[in-house]
Amino acid sequence: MNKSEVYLLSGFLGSGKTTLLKNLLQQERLDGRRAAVLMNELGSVSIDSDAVNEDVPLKELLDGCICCTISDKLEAQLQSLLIENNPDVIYIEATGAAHPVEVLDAIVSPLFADRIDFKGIITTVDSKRWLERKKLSPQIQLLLVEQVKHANLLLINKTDTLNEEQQANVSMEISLLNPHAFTILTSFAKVPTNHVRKMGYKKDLLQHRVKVDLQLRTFVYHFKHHIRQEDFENFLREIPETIYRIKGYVRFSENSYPYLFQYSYGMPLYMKEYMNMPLNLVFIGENIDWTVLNDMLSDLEEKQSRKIDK
Ligand SMILES: Nc1nc2c(ncn2[C@@H]2O[C@H](COP(=O)(O)OP(=O)(O)OP(=O)(O)O)[C@@H](O)[C@H]2O)c(=O)[nH]1
Repeated sequence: MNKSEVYLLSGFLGSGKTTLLKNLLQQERLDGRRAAVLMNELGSVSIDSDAVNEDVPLKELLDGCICCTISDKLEAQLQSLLIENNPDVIYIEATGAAHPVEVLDAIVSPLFADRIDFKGIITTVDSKRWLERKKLSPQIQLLLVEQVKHANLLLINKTDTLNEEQQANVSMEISLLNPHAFTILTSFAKVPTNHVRKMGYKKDLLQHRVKVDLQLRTFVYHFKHHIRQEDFENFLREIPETIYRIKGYVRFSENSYPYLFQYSYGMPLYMKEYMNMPLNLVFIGENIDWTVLNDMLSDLEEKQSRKIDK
């Protein structure tokens, strides 16, 4: 089965996420790709779902934010979209109130990590609101900045509401906050899909299939063997601080069943599982050379298999 590309649409309330979604769905249709949508709205009544044509599979998560209250439901919805529809691409529209790291955390589940290809975060910014952001509460201002900082592709939207000088100012401020993302000035979130599919990966990196990046990314490691718990704990001591989350299943040589492993901002947690699970470990981090991490983990496996061979 093919992997489904997954894109997360982030951005503050009213910044143009649904407008972007409509544009992307239209282009996917023209390109003959099967798209599906997962929408998260804070209210208990769906408002934006009318934006999605009836033939596009749609799952909705109402009455809560993906990042805090309903992440388990998101996992279930995403899994059923993958199983029932096997789409080429899934667009997830998060509520404007969501923090990107928390949403990412809810999206990449070790249970189906090998079925999805998480391409990145597209953040829409309401350019007029950005210029007037000092009027907003400090928490909202911080959220706007976080949404910009963690984006892989940035759309500075609603440029039709600004003059040229204002557009240049927003563009400069945003590029300074996140110099690594592709930044595009848009009106009504019109963006060509080739920009979206590239998703800020530098061309040469893409060619070498190396996931080295200066931005927030996910990485999945699949264990073929069990490893020693002590080696794994040493590995955790060596990893960079910019790995914010790790979760997944790992099997230690000392036990016959796997552990569910959770790691959040430096704190590890192990929970015994009484059945076989896919030994996928999902990482979320920033400024990480994923090839180095990959080598560190395969070294743990090799070290253990050499011991067994002796
Ligand atoms: N003038 C102008 N209006 C826009 C632009 N993009 C979107 N809008 C309008 O802004 C409003 C909000 O756009 P949406 O796409 O619904 O924004 P959203 O981020 O999905 O909003 P929430 O779902 O509330 O978070 C709609 O009335 C859009 O038609 C733009 O570039 N210029």
